[in-house]
Amino acid sequence: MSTIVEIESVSKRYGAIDALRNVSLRIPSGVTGLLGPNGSGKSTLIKSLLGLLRVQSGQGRVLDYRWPLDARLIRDHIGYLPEDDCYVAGLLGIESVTLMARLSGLSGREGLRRSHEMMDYCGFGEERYREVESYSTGMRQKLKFAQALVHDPPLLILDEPTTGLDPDQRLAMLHRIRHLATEHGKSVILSTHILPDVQTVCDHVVILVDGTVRVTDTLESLSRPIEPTMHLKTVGDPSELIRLIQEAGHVVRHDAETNALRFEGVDPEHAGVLWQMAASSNTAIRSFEPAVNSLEQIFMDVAAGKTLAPPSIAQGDSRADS
Ligand SMILES: Nc1ncnc2c1ncn2[C@@H]1O[C@H](COP(=O)(O)OP(=O)(O)OP(=O)(O)O)[C@@H](O)[C@H]1O
Repeated sequence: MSTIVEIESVSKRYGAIDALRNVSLRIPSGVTGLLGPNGSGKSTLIKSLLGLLRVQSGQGRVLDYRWPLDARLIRDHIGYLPEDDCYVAGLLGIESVTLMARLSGLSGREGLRRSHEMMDYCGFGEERYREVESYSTGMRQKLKFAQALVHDPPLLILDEPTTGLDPDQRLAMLHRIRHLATEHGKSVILSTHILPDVQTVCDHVVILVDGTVRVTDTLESLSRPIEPTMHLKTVGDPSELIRLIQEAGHVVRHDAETNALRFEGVDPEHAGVLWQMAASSNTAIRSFEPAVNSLEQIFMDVAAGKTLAPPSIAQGDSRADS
């Protein structure tokens, strides 16, 4: 797996505010979710990578270029979807995308062809011939996406691309992001507050807190419990089963609200012991599956300065021990 961003010791101050504090970071190819609470430095990091902000210290590489020295070349190879609206008033949708194509160096003919192609890809029909001021929030998001893609860059940096989209449009946008990564080999840095979006499309996660990188890992490895742990639901009262499990020396935690059990230190291959206990205690099992850490819990723990927590039983887990 190749590296698309590798930066070292990056600091950015706005007056007295330290927005990035000695950040060192490696981002591999694929889709990476950039997360962090408000004010944690995500936009500052993105604008710094694009060379739109001058950092006080730090160096590295973005794609195959020296950063920040080759900022202009780097920008040529990135499609950027900013968080804020980004259009020239008075232009039609198609003119707006074509303008970005021309600014990216495409010829008039090729720029127009690519613009139509990208507007088709983003689901625009005849609305492409309307003035952009008349566009809904969803159409403006799609317009920004088409503008970011028009010069066929290998790396997309998307700042809150699903904000303001209805559920159908949001799914379509996430599908496009995943499709571009898997079918067209694009890498994507997706900055968002919508954690389910990250869970849907990302391979990797970076969490910034207070200008420092607190987590950088694959989503798969973050979601995996540290110890083998199974998540179990029963039909009816599980107390007899809990007693047997505890008698056998296993740790089991019961969430009374969801009637779910967390059966620790046991992986799916050793499920036989559980089925025997369920039979002995006359308990019917509704579901039995590996527990996973929820990204939401990880995010909240990291933002609160905690070390990563053990896996939760379920959303709304009361963590009441039996
Ligand atoms: N132009 C600026 N002048 C002064 N301070 C700024 C400026 N831009 C950002 N900051 C400060 O830098 C810190 C990081 O801001 P940044 O916008 O990078 O965070 P963010 O993670 O993108 O936040 P959000 O999730 O709210 O968009 C914050 O304390 C913010 O107030």
